[in-house]
Amino acid sequence: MIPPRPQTTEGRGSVLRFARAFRRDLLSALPERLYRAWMAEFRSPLVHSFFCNDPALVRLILKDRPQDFPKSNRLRTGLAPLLGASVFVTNGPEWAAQRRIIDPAFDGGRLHDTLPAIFGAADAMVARLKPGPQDIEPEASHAAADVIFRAMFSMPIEHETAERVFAAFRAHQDAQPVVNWAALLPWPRWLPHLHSRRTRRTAGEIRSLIAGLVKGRMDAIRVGGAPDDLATRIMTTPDPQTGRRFSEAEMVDQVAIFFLAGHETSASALAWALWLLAAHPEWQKAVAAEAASLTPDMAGVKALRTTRAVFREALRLYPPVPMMVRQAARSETLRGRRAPPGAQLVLSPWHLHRHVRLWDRPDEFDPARWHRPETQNSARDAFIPFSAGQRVCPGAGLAMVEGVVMLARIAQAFHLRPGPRPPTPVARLTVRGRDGITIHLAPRNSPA
Ligand code: HEM
Repeated sequence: MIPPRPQTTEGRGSVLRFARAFRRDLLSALPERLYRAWMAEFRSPLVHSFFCNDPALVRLILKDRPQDFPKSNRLRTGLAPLLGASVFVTNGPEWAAQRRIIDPAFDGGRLHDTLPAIFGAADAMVARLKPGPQDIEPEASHAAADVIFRAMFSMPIEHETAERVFAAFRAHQDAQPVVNWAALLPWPRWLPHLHSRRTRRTAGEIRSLIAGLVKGRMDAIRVGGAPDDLATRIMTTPDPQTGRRFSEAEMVDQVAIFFLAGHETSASALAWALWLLAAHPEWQKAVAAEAASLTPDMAGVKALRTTRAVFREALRLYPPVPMMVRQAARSETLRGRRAPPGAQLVLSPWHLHRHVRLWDRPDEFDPARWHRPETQNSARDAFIPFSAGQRVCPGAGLAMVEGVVMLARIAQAFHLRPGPRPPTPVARLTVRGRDGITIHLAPRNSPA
């Protein structure tokens, strides 16, 4: 069974038709040829962009010369009401200083400190899940937000403040269709500058709730009673070059992006991975069997080889962040074509991960590929669910552990069956099911 992918067209069509389709859904609007092209140029009066699938181009932009391909200021302006000057939108020395403070908190060596948060949230999700058919996306979102609150502020999602922040984020996403990938590409150019009053209000609510959390934590740090979690680590770490720490206001920007980047993405990955398990009973059985021996420590998580391969395969087929955009700071020659300063360079995990010249049977769900030596080249050249290079996702390690533990715990507790119709992937803020992602749950200790 081939997991669902969007219907695309080969035709060129009119610019207007493309623009309309693009605003509806990016994945189906883009032409089929992007799954086999190394590069594609799109030109209109509004946008000049290059789709970069050639691994050499991806390497150039993300790893070799990232300073020449910054994020655009338009992105920063578009996300400013919610994210201020967070690490997600800044560039250059401002960005580098932020990462020098943030990265140590997420260091591999500190990952085991977040295990209680991850296991706690996984067990809470299993306890919350009800048997029967359901859209699993809201549950996955709830669980991912729970992980972030526990890891950042040592509080479960049931805590009153956490619940309020989570509810405010949901309201913001309803009010802010602008925060989707289609709008972050400059199409049309003016769109991200238009913030509705509702968008500004919901963003303001989130930020004032976060400001309360940050202030409370700052006070606790001052009197020496703060728990050792991500918030405390980030707030007490000085920039090793300048000795500067984040101010309370700067910390609000960072916490906002951790919640947004950390919960939307993990929720998308978990929901698709659960659907894939539901649709592939043989893999589900293997994951459930492996889960029986899971111990709540790093060695236990590392031992789940099959579950990790399943989660990786889900990230390959349904990368939560389908596309990333950079801007040429100066004139560049890309595969022999001139890209003027300001050209938009699109790096698409979605297309790279399903590229017919880079993967064997790219549309098939085959977790076993991750244990075959011939996958090594594809994995190195064409697997970037967390991006790559200096701007690689700082939460990648945490997200991998979270995905594996959640899958294991859920597959151990429930039999999963797919809903009546396969979900249709669409690019919202992350890759979601157009009408949700329906699966059927039955407790394993009773007949399925
Ligand atoms: C499956 C889960 C996740 C996926 C697929 C994912 C993916 C990504 C990707 C592709 C980027 C690069 C975006 C770009 O350059 O335009 C990114 C950046 C980022 N992610 Fe994640 N992420 C995940 C989970 C997390 C978590 C759990 C956190 C934090 C707790 C997090 C925090 C961030 C931050 C702060 C950035 C901005 C980094 C920078 O620009 O320097 N992410 N993520």
